[in-house]
Amino acid sequence: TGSSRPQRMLKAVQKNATKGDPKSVISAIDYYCRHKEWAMNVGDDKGLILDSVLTEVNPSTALELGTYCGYSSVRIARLLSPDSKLITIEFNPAFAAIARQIIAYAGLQDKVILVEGASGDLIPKMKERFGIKSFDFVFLDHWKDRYVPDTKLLEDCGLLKKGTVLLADNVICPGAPEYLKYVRNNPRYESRYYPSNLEYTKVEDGLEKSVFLE
Ligand SMILES: Cn1ncc2cc([C@H](O)c3cccc(CNC(=O)c4cc(-c5ccc(F)cc5)cc(O)c4O)c3)ccc21
Ligand SMILES: [Mg+2]
Repeated sequence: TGSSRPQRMLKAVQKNATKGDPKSVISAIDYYCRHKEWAMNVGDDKGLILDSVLTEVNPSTALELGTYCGYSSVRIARLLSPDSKLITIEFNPAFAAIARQIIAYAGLQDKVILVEGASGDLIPKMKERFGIKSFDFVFLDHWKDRYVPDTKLLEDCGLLKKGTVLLADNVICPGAPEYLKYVRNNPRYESRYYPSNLEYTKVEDGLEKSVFLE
């Protein structure tokens, strides 16, 4: 049987990037997905917004919901201070297998903990399994109809603290209308929309940044 899109993305990284160089891994994926085969990475345009929010927050513990092939895991982990960690949750074993290899190729395996499973099952286990008190930063990029339930779950599990930053991908395309309603009409969040475009296209999309105030 033929290869999968994630497998072809990994091949492009192994062919065009330099081992241990996260920047070259990011460029290799962006080049491949822009010129050869589209894939649902946050991409270079929205990636610059992700980078700037991360630099501002400088998280000690970051959470990512939806690893896919690890593109945003690499973008996030490359900017973390020493001793800081990214926990990324992926339920699809095929995606997780590729992501592990791409994260390792970038040399970031010591900063990233990839956990296989569904966010709804794993979020309640974060404290006991990883000794997490709370997250400083959360990147939401999994199923768009899970953004609201998982944000509520993070609240209920006491995993958000005053100042925690949530950054949500795709709030315009494919869209996360319930999530926008939830964070924008909620006194416990200070929200701001960062306009951009859907990865590798001219279609409108953007990121919503929401700061937990409680
Ligand atoms: C519960 N749980 N826990 C962990 C976890 C992890 C996953 C997977 O990582 C996974 C699998 C499939 C889809 C997604 C969500 N992403 C998208 O659907 C998306 C679409 C598009 C787009 C835009 C325009 C198009 F025309 C087509 C696709 C652009 C984007 O940037 C996206 O992120 C995430 C799923 C549920 C999970
Ligand atoms: Mg996305």
